[in-house]
Amino acid sequence: MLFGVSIPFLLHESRILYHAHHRIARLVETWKHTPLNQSPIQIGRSGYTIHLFSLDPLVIYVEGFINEEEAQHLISLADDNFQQSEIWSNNGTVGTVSPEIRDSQWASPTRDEVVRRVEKRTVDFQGYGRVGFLEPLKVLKYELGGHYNHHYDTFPHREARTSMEGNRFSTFFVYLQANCTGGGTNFPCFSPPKDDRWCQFVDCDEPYEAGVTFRPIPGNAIYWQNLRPSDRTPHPDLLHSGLPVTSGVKIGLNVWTWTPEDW
Ligand SMILES: O=C(O)CCC(=O)C(=O)O
Ligand SMILES: [Fe+2]
Repeated sequence: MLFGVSIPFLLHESRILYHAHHRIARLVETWKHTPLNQSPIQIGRSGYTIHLFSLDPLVIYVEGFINEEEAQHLISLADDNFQQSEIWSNNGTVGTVSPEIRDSQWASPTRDEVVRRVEKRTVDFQGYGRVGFLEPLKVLKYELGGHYNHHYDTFPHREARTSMEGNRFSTFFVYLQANCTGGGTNFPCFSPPKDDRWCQFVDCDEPYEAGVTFRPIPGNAIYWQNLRPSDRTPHPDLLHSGLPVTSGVKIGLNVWTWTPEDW
């Protein structure tokens, strides 16, 4: 049933991205030259715990990836700057998106000490310098009814290779605040985990056909590797959505790591 709604949007988004690739390529050029280590950073102890969810695709659940103080700080940096989330429009501009597809607000926080500490943590998590560059962090806010329909975080493989020379290699989706009901992150292609201990992080009451929905738990993160190591194409099972918030507010953080140029 989920596929019935997700596939048309997926195709729609791919077409939008296809037409806008020159614009994206220009933006990517600016991110590539943003140094990740401008000055020594005091690395706070994050004390996170990892739980391997799946090997293929690689999905790791990270408990306590961001502490409460960091989460509040990121929210306060974003607070005055939230604007309607956008996607790339047909004519190559960054445009507003139909609220049927995506209804959320976002902001890129200023790169202060805390932001750079979080950036560094995401880079270290993935094997120190093995990453290309990070897209500017995005704080994402959903209010009542807010959602983001099923999509992939990656750009179509051909465009990523030819005009952008890279792609969104991996995603960290971090929950910063979840004073809400609803708002889980759903992966319709995943099989529910067999061990009941996962029920603290995923919604075990969900019907089997719905795949897996991670509950929004502040401080915790889902990490996934978008590209298959075998052929570097987007992994088809990584379709996902931000489910509607049925009350309250959910705030998350996206950290997208791009492929190294020689990958
Ligand atoms: O809100 C969520 O749970 C997921 C958000 C997401 O997938 C995105 O921003 O790309
Ligand atoms: Fe996403």
